[in-house]
Amino acid sequence: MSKLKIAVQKSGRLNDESIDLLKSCGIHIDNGKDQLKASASNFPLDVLYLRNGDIPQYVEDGVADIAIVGENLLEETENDIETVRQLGFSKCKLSLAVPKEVDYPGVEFFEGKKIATSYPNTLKKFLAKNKVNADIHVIKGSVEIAPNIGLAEGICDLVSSGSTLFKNGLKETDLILKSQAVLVKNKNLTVEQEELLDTLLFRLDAVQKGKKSKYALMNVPNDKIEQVIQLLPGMRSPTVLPLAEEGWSSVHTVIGEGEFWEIIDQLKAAGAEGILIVPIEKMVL
Ligand SMILES: Nc1ncnc2c1ncn2[C@@H]1O[C@H](COP(=O)(O)OP(=O)(O)OP(=O)(O)O)[C@@H](O)[C@H]1O
Ligand SMILES: O=P(O)(O)OC[C@H]1O[C@H](OP(=O)(O)OP(=O)(O)O)[C@H](O)[C@@H]1O
Ligand SMILES: [Mg+2]
Repeated sequence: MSKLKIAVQKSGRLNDESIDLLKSCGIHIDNGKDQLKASASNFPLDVLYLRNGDIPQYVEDGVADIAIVGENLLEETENDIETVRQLGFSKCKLSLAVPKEVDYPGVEFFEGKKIATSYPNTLKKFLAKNKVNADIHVIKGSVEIAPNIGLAEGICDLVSSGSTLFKNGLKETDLILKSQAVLVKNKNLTVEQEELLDTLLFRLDAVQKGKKSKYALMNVPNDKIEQVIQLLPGMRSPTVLPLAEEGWSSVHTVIGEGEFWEIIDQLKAAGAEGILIVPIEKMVL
């Protein structure tokens, strides 16, 4: 029988959420800590735990069929693989930064200067596009320390909260790219593997849609139901159920995560009470 092999980061930023995502798709993985390969017990899927930086090449070579990596890594390695879904976690930016006391004139600041980074290829492309010649110094980690120890005048590294920059007395100057975790695939999957991937994507989409929506319930006097329904977006039309108390109904609907805050005041003004907003685990339209 055909199987899919998925590569996920062995340990690090992407590991937990990658495994959680598979679990939320109903896939049970025996996640023994020292195992580098595990099989799902209820889906034809093998999980390979690998170093993040090695994953794109493994997918191109077909050692893994699919994988979860950051977009930033794909831009860096330029492997010939295909992105199938953005996954919405591990959001970060790849940015240039300089010591905070520098009076920064623009990217031309870096002309003839030294920049420390773990992303030389992406940086090289960015500098070429901006017609800046700089000396790229590759270091594997703790990049933000470079200006403080006299290794470089600036850095190019990932930023999310900005706290690493702040702690090292640096300020962000130029955004090179935005990144999030993505699901990628080898370009030559068999028909059977494509079918397995479709099954996985169907589950993934249900989980993702569920995350973007909330289930809303509220009590409404019967004579206000029409007014409340007008305010509610819904998958089709809201469900209205009688309450035990005469003259009242319970109105149920699905709303977008952000939409709720926009209509809450209007719902209350229209007569809705006891409003509950609950998470949706999966959603199939
Ligand atoms: N501060 C951050 N905030 C959000 N996402 C991040 C952050 N740092 C890294 N990432 C994302 O997580 C990915 C993995 O980063 P991590 O530092 O865990 O591994 P690594 O050092 O690149 O790889 P290895 O597995 O070889 O140790 C990055 O490629 C990026 O997409
Ligand atoms: O803006 P922040 O929220 O501070 O995050 C940015 C930091 O996170 C990453 O490092 P990580 O913690 O993954 O360490 P690493 O160098 O060991 O990969 C990145 O390389 C930055 O140093
Ligand atoms: Mg890191």
